[in-house]
Amino acid sequence: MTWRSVKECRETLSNWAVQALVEEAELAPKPGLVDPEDTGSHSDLTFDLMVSSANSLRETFGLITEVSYLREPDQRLREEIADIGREGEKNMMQATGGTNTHKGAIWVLGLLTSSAALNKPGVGIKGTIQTASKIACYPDRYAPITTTNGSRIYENFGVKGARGEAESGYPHLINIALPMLKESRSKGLSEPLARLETLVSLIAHLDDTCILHRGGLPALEIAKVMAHAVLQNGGVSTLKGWRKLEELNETLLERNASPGGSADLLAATIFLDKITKKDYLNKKAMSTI
Ligand SMILES: CC(C)(COP(=O)(O)OP(=O)(O)OC[C@H]1O[C@@H](n2cnc3c(N)ncnc32)[C@H](O[C@H]2O[C@H](COP(=O)(O)OP(=O)(O)OP(=O)(O)O)[C@@H](O)[C@H]2O)[C@@H]1O)[C@@H](O)C(=O)NCCC(=O)NCCS
Ligand SMILES: Nc1ncnc2[nH]cnc12
Repeated sequence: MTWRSVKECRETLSNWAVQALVEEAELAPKPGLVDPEDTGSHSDLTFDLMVSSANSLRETFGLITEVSYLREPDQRLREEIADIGREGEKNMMQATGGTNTHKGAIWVLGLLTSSAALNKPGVGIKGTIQTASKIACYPDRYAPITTTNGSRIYENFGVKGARGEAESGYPHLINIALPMLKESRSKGLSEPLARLETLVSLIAHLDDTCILHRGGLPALEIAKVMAHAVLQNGGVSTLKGWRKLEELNETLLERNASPGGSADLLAATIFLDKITKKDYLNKKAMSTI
């Protein structure tokens, strides 16, 4: 199977990337994060701003898809998408009036849309992740030398965050989020509950530099312990698990901490789920070769 045209590939993948971000924002109640019910630990964000930010990135994902279309992953491609990604960060900042909503999401979904465009449809989730990781491993030779929240965290705690996650092959997507989404669905959870359980399992395991940057090591440790408690008490579909989820939310709010990296990986999970749906693989717009 292949795409009928670069236009079809671009429109399909960029729509799914934006949709994944909107669906992540829509999911409620997310602990510490922005959703339609509240703004979590963020005083400078709203749900509408998250949606505007997501929509401002359609062009970024579209351009990444276009330059990646049926190419090989190599150093030149890495540099081309880095340029587009940085431009995307500027567009996002313009759309939000200067608040960082989706930097981590641009990174992960940029790599995944690039990978999905250079592979043929049907390569599957693992193949898509492997290529995304391969692209991330090429050096970003023209990156401006600046201090970021991530670089400070690396200096202080040795935690590699979003970059490390990509370079090591997205272990939290492969080993935590995707299996949890599958398991929760097979237990009969509704789609929103299955996604919420997936988010909680990410918070329980990920070294989220957004939490670290805002609340330090104690916040990261307590967030992980409390997210584990949600799962150990039956998960979000049980009364006891739900109570633990509320406690996790209260603790994150008290510490002004936000699991933004986990939210980005949830959006990546939703995107990967879309690219393996049967209706996409069998879509009549796709020609079989
Ligand atoms: C390689 C880059 C990711 C840049 O790396 P760097 O280390 O400089 O990263 P950060 O600036 O810290 O941003 C990384 C964002 O990734 C999310 N994240 C955190 N932990 C993880 C994790 N373990 N795994 C995966 N993803 C993770 C997180 O994003 C979310 O939180 C953001 C808000 O957080 P923060 O910036 O800390 O801001 P605030 O809390 O609001 O604090 P203040 O700044 O206001 O004080 C939000 O954006 C969420 O998305 C991290 O923030 C990569 O970005 C890069 O190199 N880009 C260049 C272009 C490129 O190469 N592109 C190629 C593909 S497009
Ligand atoms: N829903 C959300 N709230 C706050 N930060 C985020 N980063 C990515 N998604 C987010």
